Amino acid sequence: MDAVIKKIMPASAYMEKPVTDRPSQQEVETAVRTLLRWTGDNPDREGLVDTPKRVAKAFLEMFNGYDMCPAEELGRTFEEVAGYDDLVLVRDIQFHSHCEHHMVPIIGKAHVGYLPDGKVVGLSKIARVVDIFAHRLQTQEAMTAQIANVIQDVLNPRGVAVLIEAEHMCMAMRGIRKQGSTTLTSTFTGTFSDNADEQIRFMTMVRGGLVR
Ligand SMILES: Nc1nc2c(ncn2[C@@H]2O[C@H](COP(=O)(O)OP(=O)(O)OP(=O)(O)O)[C@@H](O)[C@H]2O)c(=O)[nH]1
Ligand SMILES: [Zn+2]
Repeated sequence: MDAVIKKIMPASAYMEKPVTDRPSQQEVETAVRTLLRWTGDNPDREGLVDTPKRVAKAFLEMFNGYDMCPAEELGRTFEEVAGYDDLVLVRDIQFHSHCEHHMVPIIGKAHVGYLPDGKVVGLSKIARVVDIFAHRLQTQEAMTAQIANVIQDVLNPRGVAVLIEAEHMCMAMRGIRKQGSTTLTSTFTGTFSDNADEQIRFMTMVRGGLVR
């Protein structure tokens, strides 16, 4: 599958599965133990002795986006959709990510729309792509652009629109300590970037609609 994907698509950093250089289990547990000491607590007390192991395991789950290839998720498409070529919008895709500056959570929702050009992709694959990028260290801007660009490059639709709204715990729990503020980012490609009416329609459908 990897070989097929590489052949049909231009190689670019956001589409490939990254090459990882993970430390050994022993190294990561030692590092977590050091962080525990940095909190001021005692890593040898009963409640904390297994914490380095738990944190190592939790990190593998929360950052499993480095082990997956978003382009591969979009590889299977369908053409039998009775000529449907209007907007497909998957909205309110909840995600958890981590900011690359402080490694604390970013919690939010992604809304992803595209205008098909002959083929569509399974709806769950859109949410999978969101999760893959979310499960890497991120900025909200980069994540928004990565989701839009990989869908545009792999599916080759007439256009892609991505809107992300998220709360950054690094702004809520520390530093400026502004709880409840959300950041909105958007990326438009193809018809969406050329046509303001299509952007408005996307935004209206994200905000309105029947299933609220
Ligand atoms: N543009 C952008 N900034 C982010 C994101 N996540 C966190 N940040 C910001 O990254 C910046 C890092 O700023 P620095 O001055 O290097 O770090 P800092 O001293 O911890 O900053 P403060 O949060 O202001 O205390 C902060 O302003 C964060 O709010 C993101 O997804 N996008
Ligand atoms: Zn941060």
